[in-house]
Amino acid sequence: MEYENKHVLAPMVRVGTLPFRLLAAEYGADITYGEEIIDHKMLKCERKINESLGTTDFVEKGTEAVVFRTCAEERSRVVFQMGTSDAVRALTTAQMVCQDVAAVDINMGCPKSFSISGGMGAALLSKPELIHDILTTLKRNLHTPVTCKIRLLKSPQGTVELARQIEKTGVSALAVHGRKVADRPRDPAKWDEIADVVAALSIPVIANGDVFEYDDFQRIKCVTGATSVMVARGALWNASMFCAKGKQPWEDVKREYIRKCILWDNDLKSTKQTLKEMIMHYSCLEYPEGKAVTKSETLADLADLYGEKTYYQFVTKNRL
Ligand SMILES: Cc1cc2nc3c(=O)[nH]c(=O)nc-3n(C[C@H](O)[C@H](O)[C@H](O)COP(=O)(O)O)c2cc1C
Repeated sequence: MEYENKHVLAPMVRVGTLPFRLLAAEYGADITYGEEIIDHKMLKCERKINESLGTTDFVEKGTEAVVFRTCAEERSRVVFQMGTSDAVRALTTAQMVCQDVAAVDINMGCPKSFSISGGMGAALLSKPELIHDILTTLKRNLHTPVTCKIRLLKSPQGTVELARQIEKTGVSALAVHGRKVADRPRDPAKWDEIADVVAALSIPVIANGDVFEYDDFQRIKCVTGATSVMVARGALWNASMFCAKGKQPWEDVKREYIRKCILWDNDLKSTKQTLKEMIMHYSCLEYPEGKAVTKSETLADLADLYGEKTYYQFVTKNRL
């Protein structure tokens, strides 16, 4: 996997499942991250080939819950992101999935209390020895590229120092979200502090934060010097922002997303959450569409709501 000059779909919990990743790729994303999956959860899963969908599924043993679903079409660009606080668990998890993905990434930026209290996400930022242990263990034992995604530390020098330590572990690239742990999503991303990291490293840096339009790809590259750019909310609201020729109407993007959810039998909660995020951005959940999405209980309900009943019947009837 090459990390130079790439447009990257960021990891997004509940959003970055197979249909959304394929949608972003169709519009031009070169690398697509899956949602963060916690190592403990993955370790309860078994790998199954789903003949009827043509996918590889990681399913929680004793249940039908699909924790991670992927397919051959995205094998060369999908990144499996995990939450972990332990090198052995991280390696065991990565070994389960590495033959099915293009790279493995460790989330070192999540500020949520669930992650921090488990020693994962941004909790790792203050534990450079543990970071070193996890990344070198993965590097020594995997042929798959290994990367990580960090936030900014309190001081620019602190971020640069940590980034240098991470580079020494042999990771293939480093994604830097230009916000500090205490920052909120509405606070502007600090592109200048990403630039400090880029200047200090030789490996590819993936700059992340506040890229909403196609033109922003070039802007953030100019300001930071980063070779690649990662987008979360801009893509969530309209995945066609990856298109060089301009965004498509979000109603069309939404319809394409629903069709992919039907085709790949996406998890209902993930589908509803992603649609709700789109609706909240462009409209309001209290309007009829938002209320109907909230009330829907099956993918068939959503297919009805969006005029895709015939497509739903065709797809489900033709499954093996
Ligand atoms: C809905 C949502 C879910 C997210 N889930 C993850 C995640 O699973 N792993 C991660 O490293 N970051 C996660 N993030 C953070 C984004 O990857 C990204 O770093 C952040 O939103 C800044 O990029 P943006 O300004 O383009 O939105 C999430 C962000 C959003 C909006």
